[in-house]
Amino acid sequence: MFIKSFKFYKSKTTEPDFSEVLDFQDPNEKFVDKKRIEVKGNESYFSLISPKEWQCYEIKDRPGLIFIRNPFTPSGQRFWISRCLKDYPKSPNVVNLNPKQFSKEAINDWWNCFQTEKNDCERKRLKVSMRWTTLGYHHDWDTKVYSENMKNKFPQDLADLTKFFATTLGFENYSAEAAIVNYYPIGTTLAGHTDHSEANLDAPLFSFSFGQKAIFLLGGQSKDEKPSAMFLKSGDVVVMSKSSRLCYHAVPRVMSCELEPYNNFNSNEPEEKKCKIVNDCDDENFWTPFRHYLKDSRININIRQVLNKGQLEL
Ligand SMILES: O=C(O)CCC(=O)C(=O)O
Ligand SMILES: [Fe+2]
Repeated sequence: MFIKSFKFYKSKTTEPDFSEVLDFQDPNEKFVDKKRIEVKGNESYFSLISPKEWQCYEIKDRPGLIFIRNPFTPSGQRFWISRCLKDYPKSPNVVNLNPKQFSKEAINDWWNCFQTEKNDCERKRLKVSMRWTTLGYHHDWDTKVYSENMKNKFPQDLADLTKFFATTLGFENYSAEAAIVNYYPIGTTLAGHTDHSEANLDAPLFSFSFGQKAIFLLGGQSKDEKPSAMFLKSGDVVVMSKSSRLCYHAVPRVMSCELEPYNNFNSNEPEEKKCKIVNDCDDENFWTPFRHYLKDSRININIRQVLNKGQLEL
């Protein structure tokens, strides 16, 4: 059932029927519950709107899956997008680019190489070849085992952002220790899988999406179950907690989205919500290369806690 849905939404020969895809821009009450979240404290966090204004949903029959409809400010989105493209793919973080096919410079600082490349064909190759960067404990795609020998410092800003979501949603003692930043040019997919390599399988998994939209499938703990399909748009946050933590999921389709909040910059955004670093992202000269990249691409940051409470290393 999972594979059947995956193929249905992936189809390139005929445009699939999207009528069963949940759209949280216009949530259907038959399938979606509006979740009231208890806001802990009055605080907001840089790059986000106040948690009091978050639109938070649960899906009927999918316990533990929490969906927050874009809680980022437009310049907040710009900030995280620029981190994912310009900074996170830098060495010592690990990227998928193969040393037999790409220079050391590209592997160490992909964005800089992509931006300075003069040859259009090579630029295009650099753009579409970048598929993932890993942060913190590096995901080993072959063995699926994390180790202390394959680990770098997790970016503090991203750890703090994730901790803010965790605390606000009532997940205490959360610690972001591993992340995969996925880059999806339109036309690419991510096959059905579960994320079970972490020593800690109780801590929720956090997912932040930016750029063009995706169809995300969330199934059960076996591939026999028919998955729910939903659109993930720029800024949307998905939390896979409790019984959805180990469920099959996939991205069968990335497609153009009518919403591009990171480009529709609102200069009336209250100054107090910004910090200096986010303000820099408002500069159109700074933003233009990111705007170009995102025209036909999606980015997803997928964050995990690896260690159990009190565990200091693997
Ligand atoms: O791109 C997404 O929304 C999901 C990514 C994912 O499942 C993963 O990185 O494990
Ligand atoms: Fe996953």
